[in-house]
Amino acid sequence: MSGTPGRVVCFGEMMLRLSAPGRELLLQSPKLDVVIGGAEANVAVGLASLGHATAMVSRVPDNTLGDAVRGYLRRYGVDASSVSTGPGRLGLYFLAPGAGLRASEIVYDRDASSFALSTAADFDWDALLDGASLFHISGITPALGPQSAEMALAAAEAAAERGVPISFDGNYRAQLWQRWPSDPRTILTQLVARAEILFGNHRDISLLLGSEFSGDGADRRREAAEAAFEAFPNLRLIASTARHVVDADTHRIAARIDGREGAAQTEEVAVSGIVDRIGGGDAFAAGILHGVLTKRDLDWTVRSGLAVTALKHSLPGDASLFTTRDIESFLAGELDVRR
Ligand SMILES: O=C(O)C(=O)C[C@H](O)[C@H](O)COP(=O)(O)O
Repeated sequence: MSGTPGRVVCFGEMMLRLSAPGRELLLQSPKLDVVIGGAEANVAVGLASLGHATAMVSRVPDNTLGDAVRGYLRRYGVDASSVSTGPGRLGLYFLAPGAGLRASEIVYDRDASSFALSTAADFDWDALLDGASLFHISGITPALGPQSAEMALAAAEAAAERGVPISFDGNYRAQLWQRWPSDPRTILTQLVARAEILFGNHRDISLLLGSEFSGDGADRRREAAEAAFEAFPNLRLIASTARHVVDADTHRIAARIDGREGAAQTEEVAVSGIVDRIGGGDAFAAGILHGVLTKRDLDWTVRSGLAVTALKHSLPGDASLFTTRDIESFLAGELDVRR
């Protein structure tokens, strides 16, 4: 990491997740379970649980819902003092969790949220990025609309100008990009160009570069990573998972990280009895960033990413709450009662 050790600053929208209870479809019965979520906040909570100083930068309405979001961050050890308030509402997303061979369904209801209505000028980047060791953003913010795309670019520019390394999670959300006459490739390319760490697989890289990668499995990922390293000179690390969905309760997941000088790949693990799959990607990012921030090698780092994402699938809610002890016991293969 080129920056000085300090806090990780995450920037993005926070929302309420409203889920159908159990394995029901949305509104099959007139009940919804509520948790607080948002991709970048999930990374902040995941990293705070792993002992890192983290701060969230966002905007919420000045009402009870906004207060609840800030309270949630504080409860899990994330500095919420840079979650400001502004006009608009809190975004929502509805989830019908998958079951058996039925996929999960997500419906967004986040137009005109306080975050989507904000611009880069609403944030004091000098103060927010002061002492930051890493700035984490994702492809969700630019997908919200042209104003948010501009804000994401300005935020990345602000970090780059101040020498704060950027971690970028592609988080491609087709539903969001399709809502406006967007050009995801041009926008995402500009963001990735400023990043040191990219969370994305060969499909994300194909979208960025407009080229297909023909190989299979690990070969295809290495080929894609090499193409990305060539196209984006600032990139230092690319991490991704390969997920084989057996059914809603069982996924097989392997993790990979590519550096400029080497790569590390895990075996596939069977993640069965899945309790909540949402936030698995953000948990992976937290596990990888934990390895990066503690200066571990690629092999340890990729296993940390796999451990945190695998464990997240056992936990209800958007964010990983696991500690370094949990990573260690997962990696030691301790699956039975810890006494
Ligand atoms: O889609 C969005 O805009 C959200 O932020 C909702 C979720 O919190 C994250 O998407 C979780 O993402 P995964 O870790 O990939 O499961």
